[in-house]
Amino acid sequence: MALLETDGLTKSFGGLVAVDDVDLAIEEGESISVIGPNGAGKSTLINLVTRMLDASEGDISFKGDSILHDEPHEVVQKGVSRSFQTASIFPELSVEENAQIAALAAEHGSFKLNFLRHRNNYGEVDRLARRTLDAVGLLGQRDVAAEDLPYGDKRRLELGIALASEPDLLLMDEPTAGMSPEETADTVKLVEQVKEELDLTILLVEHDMEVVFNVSDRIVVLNRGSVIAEGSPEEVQGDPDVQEAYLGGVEG
Ligand SMILES: Nc1ncnc2c1ncn2[C@@H]1O[C@H](COP(=O)(O)OP(=O)(O)OP(=O)(O)O)[C@@H](O)[C@H]1O
Repeated sequence: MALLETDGLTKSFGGLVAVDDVDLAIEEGESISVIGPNGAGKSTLINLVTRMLDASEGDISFKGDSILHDEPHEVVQKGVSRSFQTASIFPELSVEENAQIAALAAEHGSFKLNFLRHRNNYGEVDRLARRTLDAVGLLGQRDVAAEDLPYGDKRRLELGIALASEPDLLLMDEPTAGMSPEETADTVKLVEQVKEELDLTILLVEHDMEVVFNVSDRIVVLNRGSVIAEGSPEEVQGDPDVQEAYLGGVEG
C-alpha cells in the first residue's frame, strides 16, 4: 500500500483545470519530486493534499484512508506536514518557543483544547521541540529570537516547525528558493539527513534541477495539470515530452 495516493485528482478554477486527473502513488521512504513549468499545477497539487483546497473530483488517501474531507489540521495529525512557502515563524519569539508552539499546535486537535492534558503533556511538547531543533541543527541557538537568525537558519527553523508534528510525509514547496548556492547545498544535505534520521517520505516541489536530481528517487512531471512523464531522474531528463513542455513554457 502506498503511503499517499491520489486517484483521478482534479481541481478546476472556473474553466481552468489546474490539476487534471492526477494518479500519484508515493511509497513509504521514497523521495519524489514534482516538477513542471510555471503554472503546471504543482502548488495546487500540494494544496489539495494538505487540504488547503477542496478537490473538484477524485480522491486522496493517506495510509490507506481517504483524507478528502479532512480539515487541514487533521491531515497534519495523521502525519502529513508541509514546509516552506508558509509564513510559519513567529519572529519575536525564540527559536525554542517557535518549535514548542509547532509541537503544541500539532497536538491541539487530538487534545480538543483540554488544557489540563496540555499541561500534563508539556514535557512531551518540550521533548518534541528539542528533538526537532536538534534534527535541524538549531539546538545551540534555541534562545535566539527567530527574527535574528540568518536567512539560512530561518529556513532551517521552518523545516523544524514542519517536523515538530512528527510527520511521516513531508511536503516541501521550493525549499531552496532565494538561497545562495552554499545555502542550497546545505539545505539538500539537511533534508537528506533529517529524512534518514526521522524516517521520512518526501514530496518535493522544486525549480532547481540540481536539487531535484540530487534528492529524488523518482520524478513526476506535470504540464497544464496533467502528468506527462514519470520515472527516475535519468528517464525523465531524456524524455522528449518533458523537454518540449519546458521549451513551450519558456516561449509561452
Ligand atoms: N486560487 C486560484 N484561483 C484561480 N486560479 C488559480 C488559483 N491557484 C492557481 N491557479 C491557476 O492554476 C494553475 C496552476 O497554478 P499552480 O500555482 O498550481 O502552478 P505551479 O506549477 O505551482 O506554478 P509555479 O511553478 O509558477 O509556482 C495556474 O494557471 C494558476 O494561475
